[in-house]
Amino acid sequence: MDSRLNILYNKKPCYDIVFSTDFQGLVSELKGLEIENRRVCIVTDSHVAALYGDEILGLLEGQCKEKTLFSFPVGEENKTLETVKNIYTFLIEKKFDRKDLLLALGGGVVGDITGFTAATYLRGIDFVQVPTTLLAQADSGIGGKTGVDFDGYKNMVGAFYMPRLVYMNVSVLKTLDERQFFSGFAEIMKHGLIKDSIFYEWLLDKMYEICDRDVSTLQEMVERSCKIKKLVVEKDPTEKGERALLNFGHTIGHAIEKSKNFTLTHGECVALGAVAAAFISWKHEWISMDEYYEIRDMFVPFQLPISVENIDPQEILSLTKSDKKMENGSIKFILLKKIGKAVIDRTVTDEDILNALSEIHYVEDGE
Ligand SMILES: NC(=O)c1ccc[n+]([C@@H]2O[C@H](COP(=O)([O-])OP(=O)(O)OC[C@H]3O[C@@H](n4cnc5c(N)ncnc54)[C@H](O)[C@@H]3O)[C@@H](O)[C@H]2O)c1
Ligand SMILES: O=C(O)C(=O)C[C@@H](O)[C@H](O)[C@H](O)COP(=O)(O)O
Ligand SMILES: [Zn+2]
Repeated sequence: MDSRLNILYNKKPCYDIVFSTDFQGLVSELKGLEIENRRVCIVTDSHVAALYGDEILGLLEGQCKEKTLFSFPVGEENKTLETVKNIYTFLIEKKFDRKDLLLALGGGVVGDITGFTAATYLRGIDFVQVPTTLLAQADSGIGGKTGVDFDGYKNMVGAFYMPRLVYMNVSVLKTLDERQFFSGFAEIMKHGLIKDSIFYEWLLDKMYEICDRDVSTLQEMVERSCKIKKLVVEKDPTEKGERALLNFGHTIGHAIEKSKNFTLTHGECVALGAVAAAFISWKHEWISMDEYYEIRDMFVPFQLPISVENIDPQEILSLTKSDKKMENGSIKFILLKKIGKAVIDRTVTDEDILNALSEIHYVEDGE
């Protein structure tokens, strides 16, 4: 059954998130945005375009002023200003004006790029998120963080810019390959770990249904994950404080993502970063050794890595200092006070980070 959540911005209703198991309701939701008077450009990647592009174009037939689709080559390496520039050029050719609308159809890469394009084209046009990966449905599709990577540094250029609607069809998760499916699970685990121990326990409990991609379990999981993120982003939409908790696992995660040249997925790097952050939390004597190992081992059945080969710890350490969480020369590190409660900590030392990196660094015998 379809359900919805509304996200507040500055305490006022801002946009709805619709949870569904098909695309049937999408057009009537878009009608609420008066698409009959607007051009709509679907922005997507080459892979999602082939899977769902025609279906969404078909649904828009006769419903809007003009429909069009822009697709860019799949992959994090294309989350760049160059891709944004290509979209601007396309929109100018198609004479898109301020009243027109972008529709992001795809994973987090598509959503982040489309949102940033929408925030900046003509100083801001409306956009809608139609997230199609588990990661994008459970995390990136909501909250209005948009942006691109710059010189391999993650999300260095961006804007907080809210979508007008988020429409999630959980059935599309069936076509994700195993690697991309489980990648999204890292952010879901993150939400349980930082804010909701009951959700964390539920995830442990539902392991088999989740791995089987049972649609109603997936819908419940995505909804619960969004509810956790909703509470955080409503309180602090532009990350002045508490929103930084959503960065649990990301300081080291982003550094690994860059150093591995995007050969690991974002979710895989977040899992590695989360293990490292949980390790430091144990060393701070905030969580117990048993809890640390339980957290670490929980990633395994979801096919997420808990160790990584061939990293240069000094390089990772230095990259952690180029991420966006530096403030007055110290890193705002997100640690666990306990399972279900994260805090911002400014006392993490280089030695703590290097020790955590040796915990997750898999070194072949004889290396
Ligand atoms: N804005 C935020 O709040 C936020 C939050 C988390 C992550 N992110 C960003 O999101 C990105 C990662 O997103 P992602 O993991 O979705 O990666 P992605 O967008 O690259 O998608 C992963 C792969 O799945 C394919 N795909 C998408 N939907 C599919 C479907 N239904 N069936 C089959 N294949 C499908 C894509 O074509 C791609 O090959 C990173 O850039 C990360 O920094 C942003
Ligand atoms: O929505 C947020 O806030 C998050 O931090 C969600 C993260 O999963 C996401 O990867 C985010 O882009 C990381 O934050 P950043 O500011 O370092 O880009
Ligand atoms: Zn993330």
